Amino acid sequence: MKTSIATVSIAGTLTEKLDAIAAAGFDGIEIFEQDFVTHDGGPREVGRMIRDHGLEITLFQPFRDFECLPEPYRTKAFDRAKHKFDTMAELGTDMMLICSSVHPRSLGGIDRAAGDLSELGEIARERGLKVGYEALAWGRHVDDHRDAWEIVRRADHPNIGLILDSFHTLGRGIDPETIRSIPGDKVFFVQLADAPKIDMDLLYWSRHFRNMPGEGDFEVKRFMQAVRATGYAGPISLEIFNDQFRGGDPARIAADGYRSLVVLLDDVRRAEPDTGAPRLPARVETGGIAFAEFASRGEEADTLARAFASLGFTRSARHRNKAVDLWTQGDIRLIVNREEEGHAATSWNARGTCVCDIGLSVGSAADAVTRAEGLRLEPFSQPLGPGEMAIPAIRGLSGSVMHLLDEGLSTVWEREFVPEDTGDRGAGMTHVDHIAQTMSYDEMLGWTLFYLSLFDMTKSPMVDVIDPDGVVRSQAVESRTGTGLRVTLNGAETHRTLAGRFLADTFGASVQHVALATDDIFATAEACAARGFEPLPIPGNYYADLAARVDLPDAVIERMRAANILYDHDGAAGFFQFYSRALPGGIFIEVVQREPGYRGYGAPNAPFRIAAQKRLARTKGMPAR
Ligand SMILES: O=C(O)c1ccc(O)c(O)c1
Ligand SMILES: [Mg+2]
Repeated sequence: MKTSIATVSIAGTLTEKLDAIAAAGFDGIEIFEQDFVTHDGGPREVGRMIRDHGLEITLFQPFRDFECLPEPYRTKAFDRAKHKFDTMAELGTDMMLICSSVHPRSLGGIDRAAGDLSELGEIARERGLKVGYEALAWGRHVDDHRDAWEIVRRADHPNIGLILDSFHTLGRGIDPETIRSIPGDKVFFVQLADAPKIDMDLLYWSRHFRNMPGEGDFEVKRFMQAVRATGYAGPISLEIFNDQFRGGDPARIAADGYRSLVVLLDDVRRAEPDTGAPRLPARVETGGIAFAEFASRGEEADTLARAFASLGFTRSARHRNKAVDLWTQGDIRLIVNREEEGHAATSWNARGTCVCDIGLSVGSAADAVTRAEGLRLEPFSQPLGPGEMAIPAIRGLSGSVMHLLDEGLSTVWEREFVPEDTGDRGAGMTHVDHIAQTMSYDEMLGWTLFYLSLFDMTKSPMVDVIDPDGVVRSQAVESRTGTGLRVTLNGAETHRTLAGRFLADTFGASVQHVALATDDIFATAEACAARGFEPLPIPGNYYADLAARVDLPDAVIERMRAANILYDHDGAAGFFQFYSRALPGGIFIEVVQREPGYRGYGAPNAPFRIAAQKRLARTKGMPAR
C-alpha cells in the first residue's frame, strides 16, 4: 500500500517540504495547489523536482466550487477545470480532488451534481485523467460521504470516483462502518487525519487542529478498517492542517507522520486478519522504570549524592570500569555518571546535570528493538568496556537515551557493578511511580506518538497546569496494565513558566522530575527528615483551604502540614505527595503515595508546588526555575 502526505501538512518552502517528506520514507505527495503556485518554477519543473526526490504526485488538490452552479458560473467552472487539467498534465499527475461546493449560488440536487461530474468525467477521460469527489464536512449541500457516494454512483462514469477523508466522516460523527458498502474500485483516494475532540466549528477545527493518526481522539483505525474492507488498494495519504505543524520542523513532522501511518496500517492488519500478517512485533509491554541515570560532575554530583542519601538511598554499588555510582532503595535505581567520555559526558557538556538515560523494563528487548526499527526510531549504541553487556537502546527525548531491559538483561547489575557494604534499610520508597518530561508545547504530540506507537500505553486527557506566569499543558501516558511505565509530558509555551525556564536552562526537553512511590508517606517523610532531607515548604494557606474542601481528619491534615505533604482526591481515591527542593540542573524528586484506585498525578496541586518552587528560588536569589 502506497504512503502519501499532502504538502500542506509540512512547514517550509516546496523544496524543504519535499526533502523532509522523501527523507521520512513516503512514496508520494498530494500537491496542494498553493504550494505549487507559490513556487518559482513552472509545472514541468515542479513535476521533475518531485520525481527527482523519488516521490510521485498521488493527487492534485483542491478544486473548489464546481458542482451545481447556474450559468454563467457553470461554464466558468468547467473552463477552470480544463485549465487545471492542463497544469496536471504538465506536473505529471492523473488524479484531481474536487471538494463539495460551498459556493453561495450552488443549487444543490444530487442528480444535478451527478450530471456535472459525469460531463467533467468525459473531459477527464479524453485526457487520461481521473476526478475524485470529496464531501467537505461543511459543504453547502453535500457534507456527508454517503451523499458524495450517491452522486458518484449516479454519475456512473469510469473517470469519476469518491474520495474519503477521515476528518470529514469522523468529525461529523458519521459511523465509518457505512464505508463498507462502497465498492473499492469506486474509491479513488483516501485521506487520513486525526483530531482532538473539541467542541468547535467544523471548518475551523479542520483547518487548524487536525493531527497525525494516533495523536488525536478519532477512531481512525476503525475508519481505515472499513476502507480496507472495500478492497481499496490505492494510496493512503495524510492530509493534516495544523497550525503547530505549519510552523514546526519539517523533518520531525514528516517523520512523525510516517511513523503514525506505519503503526496504523500495522494495527489494521492485526485487527482484520484477511488484510495480511502484521509486519511489526506487537506494542511492547512495559514494566516499570529499571533505572534513571543522571549525568553530573564535581560539586553538583556531590550535591546529588547527598540529596539521594537524605531520601534514604544507599550507594550500593560502583561500576567496574567507570565513574558510575548506583544508588538503590526498594526496586529503585538512581545512577550518577561522572564519566568524561561517552553519552553521559556528551549530555553533561551540552546541558549540565541532567537525566541522560532512562532504563525501561520490557517483556522482550529484542521485540522492542525490532518494533522501534520498523517505526524508524533512532537506535543508540556506544563502545562497550571490558565485561560490559550490550543492552539495546534507542534515542529518546532530545538526544537522551532509553535502554530496554528484559529478564535476560537484568544480570547487568551483578555483572557490571561491584557491590558495596550497606546497612541502611531506606525510607520506605519502593519503585519509580512516574517520570515527568518537560518539552516545548510543539513537541508534545510527537512524543505522545512515540510512546503510544512503541509501547502498549494509553494517554489521558490533557490538563492545564497553572503556573503564576503562564499555562503548562500536561498529558500523561501510561501502560495499559497500570503497573508499567508512567510518564507525564509537560509542554511549555513561555520561558516565564517554571517548565519553560527549565527548558531554556537545560537547552531542550528532558526529565524535570522523578516521582518515587511509597506505601506510607508519613513514615517516609519522617525517615527522610531524620536523614536531613529538606522538603519543598508549602504555605499554611494550603492546609487551611484543604481542611475546608476535603474529608480528612484534622489530625491527618496537621501531620501533612508538618511534613509539607500535599493531597488530591480524584473521586475514586486519594493521593499524597511531597517534593524535594531543586537539585542541580533544576531537577527535583517527588515522593507519592497512591491509594488503590487513584489514577492521576496530583495536577490540582501543581500551581501550589510551582509557586512554592518559585518563591524558594527568589529567596535564594537564584533564577526562578
Ligand atoms: O479545508 C479545506 O478547504 C479542504 C480542502 C481539501 C480537502 O481535501 C479537505 O479535506 C479540506
Ligand atoms: Mg480532504
